[in-house]
Amino acid sequence: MALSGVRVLELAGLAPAPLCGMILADFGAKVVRVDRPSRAAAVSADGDVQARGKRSLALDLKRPQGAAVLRRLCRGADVLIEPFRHGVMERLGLGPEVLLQENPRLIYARLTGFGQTGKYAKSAGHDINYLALSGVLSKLGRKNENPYAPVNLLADFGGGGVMCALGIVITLFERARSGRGQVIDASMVEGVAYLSSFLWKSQKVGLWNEPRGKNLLDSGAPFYEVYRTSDGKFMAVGAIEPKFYNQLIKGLGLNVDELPAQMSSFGWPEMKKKFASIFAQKTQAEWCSIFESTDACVTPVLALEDAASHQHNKERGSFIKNNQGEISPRPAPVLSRTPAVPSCKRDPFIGEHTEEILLEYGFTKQEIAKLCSDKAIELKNLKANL
Ligand SMILES: C[C@H](CCC[C@@H](C)[C@H]1CC[C@H]2[C@@H]3[C@H](O)C[C@@H]4C[C@H](O)CC[C@]4(C)[C@H]3C[C@H](O)[C@]12C)C(=O)SCCNC(=O)CCNC(=O)[C@H](O)C(C)(C)COP(=O)(O)OP(=O)(O)OC[C@H]1O[C@@H](n2cnc3c(N)ncnc32)[C@H](O)[C@@H]1OP(=O)(O)O
Repeated sequence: MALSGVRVLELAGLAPAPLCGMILADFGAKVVRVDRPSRAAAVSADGDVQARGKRSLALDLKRPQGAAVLRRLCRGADVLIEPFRHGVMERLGLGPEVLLQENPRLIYARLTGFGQTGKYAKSAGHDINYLALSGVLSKLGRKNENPYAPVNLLADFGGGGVMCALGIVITLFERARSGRGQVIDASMVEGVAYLSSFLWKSQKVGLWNEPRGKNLLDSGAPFYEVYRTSDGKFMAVGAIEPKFYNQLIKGLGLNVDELPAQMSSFGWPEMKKKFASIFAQKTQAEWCSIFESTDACVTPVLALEDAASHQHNKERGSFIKNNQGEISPRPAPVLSRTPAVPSCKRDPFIGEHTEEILLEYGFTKQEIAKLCSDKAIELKNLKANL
């Protein structure tokens, strides 16, 4: 796999850092999730739902012996992912200047909401706050309604987890030339703002001149909208270019010569009503068969489980099943020579691999026993979880 041999330490966090670690693991990195021991008794594998392919080490970073263990682990690692507010790692004596001095090849990835500097660097927040501060949230939502945050996909995962993974592979690539590591300051505000570069840079062509919900791509246009079908399901319409729009109109049984010009926004509200009343007359399956094999850019809105069993996705193997029968998306993108090979095993229990990992990083059995008696680490008793 593309990232074989890369050793990653991921300090356990909420949603974005776990995705970042999972991406690296899917593509072959050896990812160790560093968990808090105190949680081990209460939490098994279900706290982190993005733990595929990872192993767990339960380590108390608040104890000096625990922090010393992380320092030693970092000496033998390629990447550290830390998901805490600015200042937390410094308080633990695990800031970048310490760890990079001990291992100048280390990639020290700091995945936060607001970044390492600035007024909000030490403030708590979640996806919706980062999205708001990036300016993007102001553009999301329907006409005359409040801005709407679409689950926690954009800042947490797009601007956070994925952007941080990109930063890690970029720095690993650069390190192959320079031999040197560096610090990644991955702010989700900036990550999601960067993700929205098209939105920013397309302002000059007038794409966003109207208020929220009245523009071409934000549910203002009738040909870029979701419509309810007679069985309570939905169809997604994305017929932007005239040649595709004409096929949409044909499929709806309308005559393009009798309609207002496609790009005349004055006619859009009326056209939307017309399209909505037509879509409401047939079931989703009926609309699928009308638009199948056309270029009208009309697709069914599928539930997650239906997406996994849809013919197209099945043909490509877009979804995978693990040993527990859990279905999830296959890692993307697909690489021709060194594709990702996602683990089929169950997620790790907290502390399940503590001993195995420490031995692998050069600790002796005696050292491990001492760390255990000092409560710096925790060895999970697997039987307790079975
Ligand atoms: C919208 C999303 C958030 C979605 C979260 C949900 C996915 C989950 C939230 C609640 C979960 C459910 C719940 O737990 C109940 C069930 C539990 C069950 O097991 C599973 C099912 C549950 C229903 C469960 C399901 C889900 O998991 C939930 C619904 C987001 O936006 S996520 C993005 C958040 N932002 C960031 O990540 C940016 C950077 N981080 C931060 O800004 C802060 O970390 C944050 C997120 C604001 C939290 O602040 P906090 O004060 O808590 O932490 P920090 O200031 O960062 O400091 C960390 C302290 O912890 C110490 N520490 C860390 N590791 C260790 C260790 N190994 N040993 C010892 N100590 C450790 C560290 O030293 C810091 O201590 P100090 O504060 O004393 O310095």
